[in-house]
Amino acid sequence: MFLIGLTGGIASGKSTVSHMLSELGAYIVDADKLSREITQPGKPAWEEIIKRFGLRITHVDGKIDRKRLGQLVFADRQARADLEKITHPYIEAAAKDAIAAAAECGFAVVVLDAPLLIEVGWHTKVDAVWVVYVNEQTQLARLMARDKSDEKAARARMNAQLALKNKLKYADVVIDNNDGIENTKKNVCKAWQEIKGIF
Ligand SMILES: CC(C)(COP(=O)(O)OP(=O)(O)OC[C@H]1O[C@@H](n2cnc3c(N)ncnc32)[C@H](O)[C@@H]1OP(=O)(O)O)[C@@H](O)C(=O)NCCC(=O)NCCS
Ligand SMILES: Nc1ncnc2c1ncn2[C@@H]1O[C@H](COP(=O)(O)OP(=O)(O)O)[C@@H](O)[C@H]1O
Repeated sequence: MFLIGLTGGIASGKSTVSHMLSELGAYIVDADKLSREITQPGKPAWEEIIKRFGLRITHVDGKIDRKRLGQLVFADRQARADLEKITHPYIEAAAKDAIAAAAECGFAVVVLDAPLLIEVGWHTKVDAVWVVYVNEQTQLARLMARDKSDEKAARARMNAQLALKNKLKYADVVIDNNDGIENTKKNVCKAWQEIKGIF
């Protein structure tokens, strides 16, 4: 099994590219999705988050109000570090399980889609790092359009991550996503053909 670590900045196009890779036959392990699963009410991470942040960050049914928690942690570096300290070990364990299950199932290529792959050090545990790249202006515009957010909120999220251009030096493959979707598809197909020789 060949493990690709797919990363980039927020709204650089990771989900778009991972969807293309899924259509080509890869199995996708999505760290954002796992982060939602491990924080469901009653799970150990949920308990720890409530202990740290209080019930003010939950909805009436006990589920975490992600919008509220997001506003809090993207405005406060220490709060974000505390949240990451709680969630990352659980996300990592869940990702390991999902990768192992996909390998056992016979998938030749597994993609770990993780926005913080490099920041957390997971890039050292994959066979290849793919970075989805867009310039900063395009990233900001796509983020604001997708999340219907203003520039301040969008920049707060972008600034919570290693600048996208600084991720390029960790990349084995760079997928340029500045132009239209069809162009990105061509870039993904080209990189896919190149790794096909390996598996
Ligand atoms: C803060 C939080 C509650 C906000 O929830 P949300 O509004 O539903 O947002 P999402 O979880 O969908 O994340 C949106 C984006 O924020 C960014 N983001 C999430 N957590 C981040 C963090 N700790 N630091 C920097 N950026 C982060 C990601 O880029 C993410 O996804 P995208 O690149 O695919 O667009 C939630 O992101 C969280 O619990 N984060 C901590 C867990 C974590 O670090 N996840 C990333 C795993 S590698
Ligand atoms: N090549 C592209 N051209 C135009 N819009 C794009 C392109 N790639 C992605 N988008 C849009 O940009 C936004 C961010 O892309 P997404 O794949 O969700 O990024 P990420 O998963 O990295 O956060 C989405 O609204 C998506 O539809």
